[in-house]
Amino acid sequence: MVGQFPIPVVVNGAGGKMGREVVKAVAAAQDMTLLGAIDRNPAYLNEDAGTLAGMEPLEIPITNDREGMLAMAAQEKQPAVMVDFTHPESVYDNIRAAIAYGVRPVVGTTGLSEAQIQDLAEFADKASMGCLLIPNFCIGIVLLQQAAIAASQYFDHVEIIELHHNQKADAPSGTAVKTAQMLAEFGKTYNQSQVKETEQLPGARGAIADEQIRIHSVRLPGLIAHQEVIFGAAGQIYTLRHDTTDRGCYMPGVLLAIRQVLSLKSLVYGLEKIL
Ligand SMILES: NC(=O)C1=CN([C@@H]2O[C@H](COP(=O)(O)OP(=O)(O)OC[C@H]3O[C@@H](n4cnc5c(N)ncnc54)[C@H](OP(=O)(O)O)[C@@H]3O)[C@@H](O)[C@H]2O)C=CC1
Ligand SMILES: O=C(O)C1=N[C@H](C(=O)O)C[C@H](O)C1
Repeated sequence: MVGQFPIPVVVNGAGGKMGREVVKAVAAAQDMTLLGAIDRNPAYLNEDAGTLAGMEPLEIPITNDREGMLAMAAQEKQPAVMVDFTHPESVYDNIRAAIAYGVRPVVGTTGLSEAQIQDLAEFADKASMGCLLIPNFCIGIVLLQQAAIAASQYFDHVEIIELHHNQKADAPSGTAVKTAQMLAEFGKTYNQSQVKETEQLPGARGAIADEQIRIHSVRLPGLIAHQEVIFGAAGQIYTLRHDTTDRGCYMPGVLLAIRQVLSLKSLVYGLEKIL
């Protein structure tokens, strides 16, 4: 706990799949207090955030008034945090609004472009405010990425397959994009073409991310979130795979980020940077 007061937390997207998990996790954390819950979906307006999350009522009605909620959070004695699990189309505005009110953003929403991330980094810098962008809060993904970086020293060919539920708005996943960026950081160009390839169906070979790394996105009901990084070399295949079986796996990372963002003065991108 910072000082004697719990950290005030606002959850944006509180009615969604991730938002409900965050409501439960924050309500159970000794060093945090759930200050408010925002969601734009009219089905959740004025619903109690606790009841919606499957717990006892918390007397926190869901509002769609982001500005009003941020203004209230800005009045708290302790610096407040806004956790955002909303939508790729709205997350950029949400982050700018939170920073403008002095509320620290902890962002799980994916789909921000590189230009948007750069712009947000400059905005956070000017305000000397911490802001955490975490495409994946799960420790297993950090371990997979570390193993992939180790393997990349020895393999010159790699492709990524990410598989998600079919309610997901963005493709490729933020996790796959970040994984490709991490593999590209060492300046190596992968996947030198062996033959002249033709796509008989456009998109058959996937999307090309940093340093020619291909990402393939699968969307099916029944999936939650899964990722494979497949390395190939003469006579061998090395496959790394991570499977999410319950969204609760993200919560230790979310709570850690809420605590860490208070001591930051700039934007940080990736869970691995705060572990
Ligand atoms: N970083 C990580 O570890 C993880 C990240 N994610 C990401 O988090 C995001 C949310 O995922 P998920 O919970 O599955 O999505 P859901 O669609 O289940 O929930 C999102 C909720 O936010 C609401 N919403 C959308 N836009 C706004 C807005 N501008 N203001 C307030 N509320 C809004 C939605 O309303 P409506 O229904 O009307 O759209 C919905 O109720 C996605 O980008 C996903 O990729 C998901 C899992 C883990
Ligand atoms: O939409 C999801 O579900 C997920 N989104 C994040 C992403 O785009 O990487 C994290 C995780 O894969 C679940």
